[in-house]
Amino acid sequence: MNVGIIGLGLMGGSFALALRDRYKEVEILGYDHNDQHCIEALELHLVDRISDELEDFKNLDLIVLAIPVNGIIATLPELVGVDEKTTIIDFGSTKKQIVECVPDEIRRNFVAAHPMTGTEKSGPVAAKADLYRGKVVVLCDIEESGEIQRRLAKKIFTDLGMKIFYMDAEEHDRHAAFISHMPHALSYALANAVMKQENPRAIIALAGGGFKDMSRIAKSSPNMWTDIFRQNQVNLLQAIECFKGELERCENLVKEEKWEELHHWMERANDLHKIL
Ligand SMILES: NC(=O)C1=CN([C@@H]2O[C@H](COP(=O)(O)OP(=O)(O)OC[C@H]3O[C@@H](n4cnc5c(N)ncnc54)[C@H](O)[C@@H]3O)[C@@H](O)[C@H]2O)C=CC1
Ligand SMILES: O=C(O)C(=O)Cc1ccc(O)cc1
Repeated sequence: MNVGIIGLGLMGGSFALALRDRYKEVEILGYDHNDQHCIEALELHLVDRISDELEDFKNLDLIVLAIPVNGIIATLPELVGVDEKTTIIDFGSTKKQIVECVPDEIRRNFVAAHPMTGTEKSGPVAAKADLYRGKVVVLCDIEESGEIQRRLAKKIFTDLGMKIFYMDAEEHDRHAAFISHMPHALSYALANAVMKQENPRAIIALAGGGFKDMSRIAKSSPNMWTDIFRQNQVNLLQAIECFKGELERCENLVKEEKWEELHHWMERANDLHKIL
C-alpha cells in the first residue's frame, strides 16, 4: 500500500508507525511545512521519503491529512485531481466545516475521521506506535464517501484495533465540544488562574495528582487548539455556558453553606463514572 502523510506530528507520525507495525508492504511518503519535522520524521523512520510537491501524492492509495483543522481546509483544494481510487482521510478534531469545504471533485475520495485518542504533546518525536490501538474513531457523513474509500478506511481502522462510531458531522461537533473542546478550555483556564497568583511556583510545588490530571492538557499546542475553538465556536460557547452554570451552582452552594445539597451535587457527578 502506498500512503502519503501530510503533517508528520503526533497524529500523522503515530499513524505511520502503526501502519508499519500492521502491514509489511507499506511505503510512506511524507509532507510537512516544517523542515525540521521532515528531518526528524526521516530519522525516526516514520516515513520512507519526503516530498514538498502535493502532485506526488495524487496517485497514492491513501492520503492522510494530519495537520491543524484550518490547514486541512486550505489543503483540500490542492488535492483536486487525485486518482478516482485514492482515499483521503482527515484526522481533524472538528468535522462540520471540514466536510462543508471538501471540493465536489474529490468528495467521493474523502473520508472524514476523528480518532478519539491523542496526547498533549506534538511533533514527530511525540509519535507512538500504539496510540490508536483499542481507541475509538468517529467517521462522519460516511454515506458521502465512495464505496472503495469507505471500505479501505474501515479496513485500516479495524486492522489497527480501533472501534468505529458513525455520526453526522454536526452531531460530532456538538459532542466533541463537551467531551474534548470545553475540557481543553477549562484546563487552559485552570493553568492561567494559577499562573496569575503572586507566587505560582510555591503553589505548583504542592501539586498532587488532581491538579496534574486537570492541567495536563493545558500543555497542548495553541496553534492546533486556536483553530479548533474557531471552527467549533458555537458548540464550544454552549458547552462553556453549561459548565459555568454548574460552577456557579457549586459557588452558590458553598456561599450559602448548603452542605447537604452540595453533597448531592457531588454525588450526581460521581455517577458519570458508572457510564465512563
Ligand atoms: N493532538 C491530539 O491529541 C489529536 C489531534 N487531532 C487532530 O490531528 C491533527 C494533527 O494534530 P497533531 O498531530 O497533534 O499536531 P502536531 O502539531 O503534532 O503535528 C502537526 C504537523 O503538521 C505540520 N503542519 C501544520 N500545518 C501544516 C500545513 N498547512 N501543511 C503541512 N504541514 C503542516 C506541523 O509542522 C506538524 O509537524 C489536527 O487536526 C488535530 O485537530 C485529532 C485527535 C487527537
Ligand atoms: O490528551 C488528551 O487527553 C486528549 O484529549 C487528546 C485529544 C486531543 C484532541 C482530540 O481531538 C482528541 C484527543
